[in-house]
Amino acid sequence: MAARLVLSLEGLRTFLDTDVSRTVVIAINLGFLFHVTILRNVEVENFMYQLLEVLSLATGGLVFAYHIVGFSIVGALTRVAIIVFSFNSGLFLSIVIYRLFFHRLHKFPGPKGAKISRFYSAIIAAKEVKYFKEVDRMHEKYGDFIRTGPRELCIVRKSAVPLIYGPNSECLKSTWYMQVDSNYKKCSIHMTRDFDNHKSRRRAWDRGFSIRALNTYEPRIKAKVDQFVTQLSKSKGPLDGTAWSMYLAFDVMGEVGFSKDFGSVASGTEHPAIKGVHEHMNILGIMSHVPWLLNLLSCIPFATAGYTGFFGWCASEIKTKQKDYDPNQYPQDIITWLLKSFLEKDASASSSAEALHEDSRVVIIAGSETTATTLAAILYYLALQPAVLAKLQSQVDALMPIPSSWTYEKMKSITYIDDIINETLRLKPALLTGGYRVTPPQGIQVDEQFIPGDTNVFVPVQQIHTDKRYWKQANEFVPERFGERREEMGTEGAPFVPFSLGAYSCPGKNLAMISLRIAISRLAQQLDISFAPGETGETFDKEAKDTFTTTLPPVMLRFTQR
Ligand code: HEM
Repeated sequence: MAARLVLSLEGLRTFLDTDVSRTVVIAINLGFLFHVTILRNVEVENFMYQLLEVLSLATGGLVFAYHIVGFSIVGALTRVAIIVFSFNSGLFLSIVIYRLFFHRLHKFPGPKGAKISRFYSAIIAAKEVKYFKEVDRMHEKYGDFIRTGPRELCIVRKSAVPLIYGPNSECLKSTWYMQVDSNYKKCSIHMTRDFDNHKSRRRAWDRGFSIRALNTYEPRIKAKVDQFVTQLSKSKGPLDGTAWSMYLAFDVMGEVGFSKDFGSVASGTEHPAIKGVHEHMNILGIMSHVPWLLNLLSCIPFATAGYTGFFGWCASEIKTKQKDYDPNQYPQDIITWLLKSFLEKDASASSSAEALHEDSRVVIIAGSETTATTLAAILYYLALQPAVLAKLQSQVDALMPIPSSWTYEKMKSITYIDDIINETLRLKPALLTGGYRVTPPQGIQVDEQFIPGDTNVFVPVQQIHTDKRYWKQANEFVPERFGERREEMGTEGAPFVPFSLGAYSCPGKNLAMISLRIAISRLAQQLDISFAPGETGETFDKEAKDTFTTTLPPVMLRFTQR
């Protein structure tokens, strides 16, 4: 009856030309209904663009309908604005009531704002871009199970680590990974949420990090490190350890990832393509808390202008590599391994050309930022604790008394090098909070606490690495806890996940370890490292930013020839 009435112009006029207060009540109820029946039951990230299209069409349609039944344009716009406002008020009210009182996580403690909206995390992350510190504060106030988002829990328990990240975990990647594209066929390996797609693509990556492949990278890394050490030893004054670690890590990834020389170490400057990416790390650190919004923003051309240079560089490199690809030659870099799968249409190939391009960017970003911050932190600790540097130097000297006696095999037998790397990764992990997962439908049991299914969960890496319940002298730099003092300090059972675990763990771990081992052994062999006059290291220690991968402030160091 109502439909027939609406279908005639007269009927439409009667339907629309009702009293404003009645229209408001109907719109509020529709908002409620929309949330309860549709929005509450779907992952909005999957339908965002369709939802926006429907809402824009409905709004435009309403303006048109009001106009044809006799409202002026201004009158129609005003009426529709009232309807949109009322609809959204109903919608938001329903969301707030549901999330606070009826949601499956409503009993978990946490800030009220976080229970209502993901924008809360973005706002507190924006304060200083130190979300990991905010998590610290929440942990102190609310305990080990904190509701950090409407459907997100932060869990500061050692027993949660294998359950969420372990090889047998049933947890998958959460909605956090939908910030680039909801279609997994267009995503990088890092952002794909499809378990099977991820599993098959990982094979192509793992081939690029096989022992044989790593052996082809090692001499090129050594050559880059030697250039790095020469540059540091030639410097007349203090150098910024953070910037120089970045130059080395980028050059190494250029070489190993693309067989390209970025020339950062030679010039002592950042490659222009990567500069834009660095300038936008803070925005990423904040906006990644609202993945659907980041996804939307990435569609606005000027919003991604900072990345244009970097995207362009990767795209042109892929094009060149594709042209020069020789199926009979053993691949010399990671991109050629990925390209090989792609061109040979192997099951492990990136799912589309877009995905291949995304993967090429991941090589640089995931491979260099992380290694660079770890190397910078190692330099900081060696300057801060001269006894550690002296011990390292004496072990290196005993085995390789002159620089030309250095070999990777000999160096590898100095386990103290790995102890230093591990202890640095414990205190200053390259990912401070990250690793967002979603629980399986049946939920998981973490100690006394049941975590319902379809809950986004994470264990904050920095917190769990410095938790006094699991680590002795938790905040002190003691590399020996990974070596001769392992038993005494209880390292074996303590949660240590700098490279994550299981299916989604870091495929580049061995490459990173090789680069770091070569860098610190060659540095220790040839140079002394100390803080520059006036540098205490305090800013470096306290002002790290949580931009998914860590962003470290400068640390001024003096490198002198031994
Ligand atoms: C010290 C150095 C490094 C650290 C601490 C590190 C740490 C991590 C962590 C914690 C993850 C998991 C991220 C998540 O759960 O979202 C990850 C993933 C990843 N890392 Fe690394 N990484 C390092 C170096 C490298 C290098 C050298 C590469 C080489 C390209 C690399 C490539 C990747 C890729 C491709 C992923 C995504 C893996 C997947 O989703 O299957 N990383 N890394």
